Amino acid sequence: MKRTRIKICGLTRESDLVAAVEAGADAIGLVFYPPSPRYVSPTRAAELTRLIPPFVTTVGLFVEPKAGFVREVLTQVPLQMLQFHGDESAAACEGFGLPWLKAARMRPGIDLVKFAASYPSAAGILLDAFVEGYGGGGETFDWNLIPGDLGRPMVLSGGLSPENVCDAVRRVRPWAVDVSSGVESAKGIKDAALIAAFVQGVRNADG
Ligand SMILES: O=C(O)c1ccccc1NCC(=O)[C@H](O)[C@H](O)COP(=O)(O)O
Repeated sequence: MKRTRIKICGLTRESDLVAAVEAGADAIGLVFYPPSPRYVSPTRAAELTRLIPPFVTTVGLFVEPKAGFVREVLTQVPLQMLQFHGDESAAACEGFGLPWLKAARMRPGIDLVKFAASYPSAAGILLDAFVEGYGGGGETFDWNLIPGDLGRPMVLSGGLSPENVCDAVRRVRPWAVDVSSGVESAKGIKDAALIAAFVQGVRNADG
């Protein structure tokens, strides 16, 4: 039985972090994109990461950052993985000494195999709906756009929720799922019951 990995993204509060860890999240996402309502400063992120236990991966999300900003964050926050959510080149994502995910913003016409091939050093490809403001929009995309094999671990995101995640995992069989809006009561404010229900939905699909 495969255990689909779970990332909860866009945490801003200690209580939400504890809820995600207790529910069984494998990874926590912190948003370092200042226009986002889920943005956390490096100082705040450093406080939050003190609550993350061993074997839960801390992922830092960036959108077309200046390299100096990523380095500044890394001096303060013990990130274990980076996630690039804009139109960064592969070269811009490399060189920080950490594995990284590249987000593909899914819309009709995208050639995902070609997209993945242009990021050969990405540890995985994260599929998200194409939305204004880059991500975290709670929008699903057409899962039929996903080809059979990307040759890389694939992370499914975009509008996942406790209601649809079981069906999504059964249909797409991703390596991992990533959620933000679907476990929130307001942007950046997570709901412990929704997080627990989301994790249970994934486990139901895993069988
Ligand atoms: O969360 C944000 O505000 C955000 C801003 C800019 C780029 C990406 C952002 N979030 C990405 C995610 O939280 C997830 O990786 C993914 O997009 C799922 O979001 P959702 O559809 O809200 O579950």
